[in-house]
Amino acid sequence: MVATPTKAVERLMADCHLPASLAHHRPGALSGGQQRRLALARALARRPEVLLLDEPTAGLDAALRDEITALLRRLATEHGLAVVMASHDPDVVEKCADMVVALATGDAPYAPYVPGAPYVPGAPSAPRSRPPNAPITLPEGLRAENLHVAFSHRGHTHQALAGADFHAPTGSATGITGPSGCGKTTLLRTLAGLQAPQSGTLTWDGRPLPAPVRKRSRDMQRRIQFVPQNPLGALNPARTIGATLARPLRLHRIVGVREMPARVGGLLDAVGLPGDFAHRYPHELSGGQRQRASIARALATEPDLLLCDEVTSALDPATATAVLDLLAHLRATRQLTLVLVSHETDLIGGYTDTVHLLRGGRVVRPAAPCEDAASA
Ligand SMILES: Nc1ncnc2c1ncn2[C@@H]1O[C@H](COP(=O)(O)OP(=O)(O)OP(=O)(O)O)[C@@H](O)[C@H]1O
Repeated sequence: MVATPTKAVERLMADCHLPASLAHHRPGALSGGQQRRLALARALARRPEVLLLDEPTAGLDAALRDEITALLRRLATEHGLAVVMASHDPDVVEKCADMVVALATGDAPYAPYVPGAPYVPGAPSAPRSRPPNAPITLPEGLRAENLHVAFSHRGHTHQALAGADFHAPTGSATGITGPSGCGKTTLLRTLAGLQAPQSGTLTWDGRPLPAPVRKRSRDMQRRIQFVPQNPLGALNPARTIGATLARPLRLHRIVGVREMPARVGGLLDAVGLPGDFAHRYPHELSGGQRQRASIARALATEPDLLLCDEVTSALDPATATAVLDLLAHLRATRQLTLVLVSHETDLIGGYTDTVHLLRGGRVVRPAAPCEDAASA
């Protein structure tokens, strides 16, 4: 019997562990993990014989990663599907692949990450030995209290944040972890002023901070910057990287027209990208390079606080560590306050003073080091 489109859609979604209720949502209303599963469902809809996947598990928590890995294995055997997958995650590769091809660049040999080993052995960026969740005494910084954010769709309401409290003292680095869909991005977007909460308060150094970004002063807009999970969210595909970096410099009157090229070059340099990348478009950059360009865009306004959403999720261990090293360097040299959302508790634990766990729309407690966000 030929399934009706609705049934077929439902079955595809179930196959990819997506609740049927999401069928009526727009992609922008899905969490990062849900969007990845949706992309997989879309690819499967045409009943392909060969599936080419680019980092299909990036940004997923450990439980979802295992589910997707098992699903790919099952589809491969049950449907005779050939799966070709690019991945930085050796664990996924080990569970999924019959054959592995390792690619290397001329100057950077392929170095597989061994689970359980230090993140990048020998690198200056190896997690620092700091007592986890050590008490810190820093100025007030950004504080959020009792945030409620609900999304309504066709009579169904989803409470993404249900009384979330959060504090990022000035100069601190704070991690936020939690299972996929628990509201991490929603919390960051609310702090950034991009998502209006139904209730709750935000303060900056003890003074009220308007929730919507458009009601914040130009100076506050400059001081708080958001680096999205998908760098393309910050990089307009129709603009060169140079034009993207010049825009906030112009809008916030950071430098005049004459100094613009030098400042754009300086921003690229600060994130370890060559100056001639100013002439490239986002699609001409690798994932890691795009992530750096996205950070450079956020740095253009000389912010005091960077809210980073899964900025390392699609990067290999060495590049992920390099990006976090860069953020740690910026924190030290520019007195930046950092908030890092990530599933990789082990990784961000080495770069933050405190890692919070988000569950049921609330920040429930500091996460223990090495705690698996998915098991929370
Ligand atoms: N604009 C929106 N409209 C409707 N629902 C939304 C919207 N934005 C987020 N949601 C829902 O709110 C929940 C939390 O989403 P959010 O993106 O904050 O999760 P997350 O913890 O960042 O997930 P991930 O780790 O997968 O990126 C999800 O169930 C998502 O479907």
